[in-house]
Amino acid sequence: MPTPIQPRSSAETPALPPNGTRVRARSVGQRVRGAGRVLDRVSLDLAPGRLTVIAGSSGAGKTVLLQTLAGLRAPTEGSVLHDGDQPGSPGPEFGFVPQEDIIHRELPLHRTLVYAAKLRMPTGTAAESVTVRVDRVLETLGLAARASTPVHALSGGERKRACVAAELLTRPRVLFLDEPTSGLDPVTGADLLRTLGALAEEGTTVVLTTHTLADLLRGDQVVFLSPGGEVAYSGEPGALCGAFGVGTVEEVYEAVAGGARVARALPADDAETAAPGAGRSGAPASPVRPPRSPVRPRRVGAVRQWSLLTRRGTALLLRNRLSVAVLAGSPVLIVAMFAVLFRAGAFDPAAPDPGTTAMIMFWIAFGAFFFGLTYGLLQICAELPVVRREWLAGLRIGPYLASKLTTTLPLLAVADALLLVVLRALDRLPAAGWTTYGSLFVSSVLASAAALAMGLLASAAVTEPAQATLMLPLLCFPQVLFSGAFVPVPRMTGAGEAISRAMTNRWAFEALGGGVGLESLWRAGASPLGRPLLDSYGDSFGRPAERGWLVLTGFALLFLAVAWAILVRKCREGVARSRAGR
Ligand SMILES: Nc1ncnc2c1ncn2[C@@H]1O[C@H](COP(=O)(O)OP(=O)(O)OP(=O)(O)O)[C@@H](O)[C@H]1O
Repeated sequence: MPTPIQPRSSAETPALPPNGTRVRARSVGQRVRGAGRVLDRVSLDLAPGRLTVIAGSSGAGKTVLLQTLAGLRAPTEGSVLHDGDQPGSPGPEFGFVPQEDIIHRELPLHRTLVYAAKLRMPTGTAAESVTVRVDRVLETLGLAARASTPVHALSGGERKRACVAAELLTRPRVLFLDEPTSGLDPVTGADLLRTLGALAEEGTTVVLTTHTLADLLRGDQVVFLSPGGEVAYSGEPGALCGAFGVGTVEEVYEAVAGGARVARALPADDAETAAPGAGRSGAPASPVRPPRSPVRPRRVGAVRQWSLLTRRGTALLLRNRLSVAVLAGSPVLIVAMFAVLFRAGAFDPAAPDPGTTAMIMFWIAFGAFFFGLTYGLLQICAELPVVRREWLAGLRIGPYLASKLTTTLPLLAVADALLLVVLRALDRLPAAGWTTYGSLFVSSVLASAAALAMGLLASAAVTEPAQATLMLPLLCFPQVLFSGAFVPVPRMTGAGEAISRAMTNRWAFEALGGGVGLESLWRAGASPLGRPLLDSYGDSFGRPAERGWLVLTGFALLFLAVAWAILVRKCREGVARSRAGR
């Protein structure tokens, strides 16, 4: 027999809420493509200083309602107002905790929140104030003792509270949370609800969705949705069971599933009378509408965002042992394979081995490509929920993508340089001057940069890391087949030649071969194989390396531009698109 849970006593509810945002929904309908009508004539008042719990069976529309109330989805019918206005772009006064984690897992909690605070708090906030704010928020959420613990080592409940902490850094006036207690044990869940209740008591408007029965009775107001997205009940938690004439919350779910409704519709045109504090739970109206600051705090500028993100990206990368192992291990492995595969002295003009020289150039190009692609592929998809949330808080996608380049490209350059130096030391590359090696280095780095940009684009396009991993062979195969190394470009079919133009590896291979002087080595060298190879490869290596550099730079910029467009679209999904009512 389920134990009836005691509702939060009304004595715990503050009489006059000070600062929260007043949220008002009137006759809200919501249609979702593929699901039809999800919300039906929802009218609600969410008053400052109150904790509202949205419940209902699975698929009833709780998340859609939360997003609609938050202003992240425009209603297809009716209206949602925040303090009497249409919800604008979410600023520091707005907090939203989705079901996914919205903070990185690698760094210690305190450091993670310091980066989050620096990205969200207004420009000019002193470092000391940031630390004080983070300390205070950790204290509020009972996480002070876990400040130096890496986020991945926190328990599920602590991590959920850490996500709430990130939202509290800017002292939001309204906080929306999607199933914050899911997966938490009853005690941890109750703790979190108590913390959120305390936040509400300080004046914040707090709204959450839940599947946890006990949560329903721990708020100030319960909104119970029917399976069709109507409000089946909206009012005081203590009156919930009585209103349906049942003894337990479980029975309320059964009654609602059976069609019971006890909601009283709010009038659609009561803008002045119903909104301020006149929630279903009978809280007194706030006599003074909380003032809205006419001057919005200045958001963090693009350059500072880029610099912060670069620092955070580097710290995250260095903390991830697997990434560091792959970063350091790949060049070593590739050099070892070169040393085993190719004999020394292939570039010796007195006795060159033309076929091997072409293959060495190809595998350098492919190595640079592979480093770049693999580093890029997992960069974005693994942190998309964090990016989306930070975008809502003011993050710009341009600086974000630029930070990916500045975090990763120097490492790729070091890997490329090491590859060239070691191959030269092992006599797999010719004894040439700085100009030749400068050219080889630039070609390798640009090949890595273009591949990195391609990896970032693929990472932005997929929805999860597993898909990104599947993309790897798809992206690599054509780069090998159409590079012009195994089937020289003049020997390709027309279609093959056209495809090869879209392969960054072709241009890197040609720039490397041109830079190292393959054509003259084959023409003047003492190998009878040189001439036939020249006939096969045509003028592949006859053009200046700079031409290949330009093409590679163009590809890198193109891939970044497409990645930017995809990311902006993904971030706007559910915001701009639904605001336009499409
Ligand atoms: N992007 C979407 N595309 C298609 N259908 C959607 C989308 N978002 C929501 N829906 C549909 O809208 C309905 C309500 O979804 P919502 O996530 O709000 O339910 P919920 O009450 O939060 O469910 P749960 O408790 O299981 O999380 C469901 O039928 C869902 O399949």
